[in-house]
Amino acid sequence: MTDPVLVVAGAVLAGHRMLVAQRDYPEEVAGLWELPGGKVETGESPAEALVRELCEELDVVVSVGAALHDAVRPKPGLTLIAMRAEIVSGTPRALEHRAVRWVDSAELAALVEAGRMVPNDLGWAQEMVAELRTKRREPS
Ligand SMILES: Nc1nc2c([nH]c(=O)n2[C@H]2C[C@H](O)[C@@H](COP(=O)(O)OP(=O)(O)OP(=O)(O)O)O2)c(=O)[nH]1
Repeated sequence: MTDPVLVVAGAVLAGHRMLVAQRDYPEEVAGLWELPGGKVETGESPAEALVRELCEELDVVVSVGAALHDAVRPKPGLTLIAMRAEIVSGTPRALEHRAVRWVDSAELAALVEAGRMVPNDLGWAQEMVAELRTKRREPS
């Protein structure tokens, strides 16, 4: 039996916007948008893995905050979690993705509506649409 895989994705936040990244592979999700991240390696905490992955994928250093509400289990042996994060240094660039972009609540909702988010991330996207909408109303 193969070992269970844990993937951690980052809800990278700046003010009332969140970063989304456009997958380049595999074919069934290429062109769709996700929360950047990757597999937690042996001996790493999810937060440590997220810091490493976002450095490798986006060339940024992040601080990691609270997890989003739901874990996603697309198939036996694969669990996806997402954690909020903020950039401490660097400007995100797409080193392993096709593109990256910042979205506010309306833009994220539009990606969901158009079927342009990866299916596994739909719950997180809904949670973040609501959260970004709240932030929009806060004074910056
Ligand atoms: N990073 C990331 N992976 C996701 C998301 N949603 C989702 O279903 N996945 C899946 C796709 C993959 O099966 C797995 C993680 O793939 P990955 O390609 O990002 O991870 P990685 O960099 O560690 O792995 P690798 O491709 O270098 O082997 O989780 C998401 O929002 N972010």
